[in-house]
Amino acid sequence: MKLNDLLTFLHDDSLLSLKNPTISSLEMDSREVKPGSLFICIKGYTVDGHDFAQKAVDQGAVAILAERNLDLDVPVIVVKDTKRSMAVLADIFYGQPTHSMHLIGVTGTNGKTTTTHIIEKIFNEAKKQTGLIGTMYIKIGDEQKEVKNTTPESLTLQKTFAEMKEQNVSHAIMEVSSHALHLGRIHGCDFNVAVFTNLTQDHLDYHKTMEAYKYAKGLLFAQLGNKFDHNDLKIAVLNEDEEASEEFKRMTSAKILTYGIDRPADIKAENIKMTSKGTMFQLVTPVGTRNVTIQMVGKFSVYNVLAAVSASLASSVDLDTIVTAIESMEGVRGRFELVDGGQDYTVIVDYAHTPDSLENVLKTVKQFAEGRIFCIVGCGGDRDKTKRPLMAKIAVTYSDEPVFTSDNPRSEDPQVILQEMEEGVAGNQYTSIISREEAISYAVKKAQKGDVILIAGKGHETYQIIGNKVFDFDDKEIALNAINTLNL
Ligand SMILES: CC(=O)N[C@H]1[C@@H](OP(=O)(O)OP(=O)(O)OC[C@H]2O[C@@H](n3ccc(=O)[nH]c3=O)[C@H](O)[C@@H]2O)O[C@H](CO)[C@@H](O)[C@@H]1O[C@H](C)C(=O)N[C@@H](C)C(=O)N[C@H](CCC(=O)O)C(=O)O
Ligand SMILES: Nc1ncnc2c1ncn2[C@@H]1O[C@H](COP(=O)(O)OP(=O)(O)OP(=O)(O)O)[C@@H](O)[C@H]1O
Ligand SMILES: N[C@H](CCC[C@H](N)C(=O)O)C(=O)O
Ligand SMILES: [Mg+2]
Repeated sequence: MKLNDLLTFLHDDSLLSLKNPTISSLEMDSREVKPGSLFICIKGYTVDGHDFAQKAVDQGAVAILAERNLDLDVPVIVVKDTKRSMAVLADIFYGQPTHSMHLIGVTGTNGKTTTTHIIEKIFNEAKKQTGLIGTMYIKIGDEQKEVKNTTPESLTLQKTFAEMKEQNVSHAIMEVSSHALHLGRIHGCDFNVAVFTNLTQDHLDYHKTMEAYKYAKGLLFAQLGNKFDHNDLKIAVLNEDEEASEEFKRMTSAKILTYGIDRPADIKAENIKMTSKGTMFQLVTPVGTRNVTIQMVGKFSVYNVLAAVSASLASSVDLDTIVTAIESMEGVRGRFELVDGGQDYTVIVDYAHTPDSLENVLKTVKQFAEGRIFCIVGCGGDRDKTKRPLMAKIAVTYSDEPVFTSDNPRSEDPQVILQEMEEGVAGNQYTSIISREEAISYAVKKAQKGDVILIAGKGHETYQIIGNKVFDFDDKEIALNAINTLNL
């Protein structure tokens, strides 16, 4: 594509360049630049992409998009906000892929990864070709790619959607983080359905207040089309049991579909019966009622299923297909995942890393535990510090043997993170063991028949970040090793 053909979409003729090279790729990372690239300079939190412009040219960039003039031998297009322009150019360069696919975005503090996977399962049951973007990976059909962010930058997003189109994906499902909404990473994504799970405390290091955090989440609904195009219906799927949904209803002009358990809603779960193996309930929808049994446990899992069912009904999947899919869904890796090493106590690996998710998971464990509950938990470094005493308090409230340990300390001193957790539980009984591996061994050594060990916070992660080093670390594997060497 010619540079000027791209630039016309910035709607400012003065930007058109005298030299009009052919652009073979768009890049925001100099390390990815190839001959023919347009390099986009982004001022980051760590470094300034403008400082890499010369390097990009040396590697073959034929044009630069920047926020200030740079003395280079290739055309430098100066715009006010390169991130915003990048979203526009990416959308055009990759042929506006989301305009011709069914796109579902899921936002909320907890349950995004789980809900997107349930939707994927339903779409697959309906024989749709799916793509998924989220915390665990980018998945196109059965192929998985590693990711750094839950919701990538606009450039990666549009490139991914274009790859999905090439592979005949008709239905894409993605997690939309509050960071992504606030930083405009999803500008240009044409969502058909936007889903809200819930809003509780997280990420206050970034958003500072819950109001600002809620506002960021609300952007997904505010950006969901603003005209009543009856051939291109946009649907906001909202959790009626969540207060924030009232505000999100006012923020969007899209059609609203609600789900809930406690309050009247379009899609409901009634007569819920929980066992340690699964959950039974009556699924009440505008197109029929079905008795269903899902393999996932806890009230929070019912919410995730309701969110996925609502999104799928909003996507015209028939109810019987939906029911078949949710009943056969086994769960998501690292989310309430049972670790079976032949032991006579239960070991669960879960990704609870917020106060609300930890409370929900521990309450669910408490419903079924026959013996004592061990809760191994830590808090991530370089993340919301105010979560730390709250999560520790929840661990001592709902478990018999709270064990505080390290999560991903990142640049912080793990001992200090532990101290900040302990500040929430003065006077209570707990054990602190800085090494996560030792903490797991400690619980495994002490566990007896009927006990439950919940290993919270890292779920599917196969690494631990300490300082700037990434070590192999998989809670499930470590637990299995401990069970095998210590117990059997
Ligand atoms: C705070 C934040 O959002 N940071 C994101 C940001 O990093 P940054 O601002 O530090 O980038 P930077 O390193 O300063 O680089 C600036 C520019 O220089 C470029 N560069 C850099 C080095 C070089 O040699 N050459 C070069 O061109 C970079 O490609 C970039 O364009 O841009 C990066 C590239 O897109 C992101 O990967 C990175 O996410 C980091 C890893 C992160 O931890 N983000 C978290 C806070 C986040 O976004 N989390 C959410 C929610 C998670 C959830 O709850 O599920 C998420 O969506 O992941
Ligand atoms: N609907 C829910 N409400 C509260 N807690 C939940 C819910 N669904 C899942 N959880 C808990 O939150 C943890 C994380 O779930 P999941 O990965 O689906 O959420 P997420 O929103 O994608 O998280 P992240 O923002 O880190 O990507 C689970 O392991 C479970 O403990
Ligand atoms: N997406 C979340 C994941 C947290 C996972 C936890 N293990 C941690 O490292 O804090 C975040 O970046 O806040
Ligand atoms: Mg997620």
